[in-house]
Amino acid sequence: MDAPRIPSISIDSEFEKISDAISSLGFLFLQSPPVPTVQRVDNMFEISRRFFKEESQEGKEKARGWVQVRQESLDAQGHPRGDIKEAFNMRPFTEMDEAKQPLPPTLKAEEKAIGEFMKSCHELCMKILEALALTLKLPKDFFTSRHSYNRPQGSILRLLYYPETSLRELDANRQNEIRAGAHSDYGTIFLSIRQKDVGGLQILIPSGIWLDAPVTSSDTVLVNIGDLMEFWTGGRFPSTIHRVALPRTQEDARERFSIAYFLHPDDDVLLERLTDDGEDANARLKARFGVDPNEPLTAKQWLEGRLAATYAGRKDD
Ligand SMILES: O=C(O)CCC(=O)C(=O)O
Ligand SMILES: [Fe+2]
Repeated sequence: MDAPRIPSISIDSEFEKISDAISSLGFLFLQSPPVPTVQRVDNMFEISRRFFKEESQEGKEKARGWVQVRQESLDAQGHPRGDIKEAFNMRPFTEMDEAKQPLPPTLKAEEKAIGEFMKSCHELCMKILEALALTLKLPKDFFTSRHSYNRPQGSILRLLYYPETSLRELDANRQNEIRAGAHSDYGTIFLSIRQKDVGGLQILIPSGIWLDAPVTSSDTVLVNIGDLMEFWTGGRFPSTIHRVALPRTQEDARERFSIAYFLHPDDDVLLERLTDDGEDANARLKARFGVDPNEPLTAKQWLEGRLAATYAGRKDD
């Protein structure tokens, strides 16, 4: 049997098609979305490259939001030495595109462009959420009205950089190393913007196989359901485990950049179950996430619980 493929669809498709596509593997390629524009994406990659390659060590260290190589372990049990990646996390900016956190000089110089980019990622997420709400027979604005850009909430724009890796050096230690360990994302949905032809992202499909998720066109955005959405919808929209594998070819051993937008609801949104699939579904959600769906829980409490679990495995050496 052929391995399944990640569905690829236009944002202008009927809402059921978008929901069906995203329900099948929890991942979906959106073809040429109107925002963020290709020009904005290219510019954001250039800004990211400048930060990771040209920012001084002091600038990085002083900035809140920088994650250094091996500092984070997305799969602390499987890969206790930590992920071979650098990252920079930014909270949503103001409506006027001003950062709410101190930025290192290379990013400060591009504050407006970054703010505009972040807003356009948020806008794209809103279009997807409208389709998901209609599928659940909820008002079209059910999710969008609970995901403001400028109220307290936990969304993050994350720049990611995976340094070039020597295949030979890694061969000796392959079992223990990973670029980003296996995990699912915590929030509502997650946009992953990656450069064409630099592989590595893989998703775990139900048969237990790791499926490659290559970007074959520079104007597609990968959309992924997060754990919070799975919990909120009683599994109707499932989150999926994924990782960034070690390079297997000389081509993939090159340095790799990606940009992620993790969308979270407003902090005070109550995650009341939107579907009623009975006690079996509750037991499954409780086993998977360690949270009782019958207890009231806000989006902020959910995020704090998930972060505590990840950073328990964090390396600080
Ligand atoms: O770099 C990527 O393509 C994915 C990164 C990722 O899954 C994450 O940071 O949660
Ligand atoms: Fe992820």
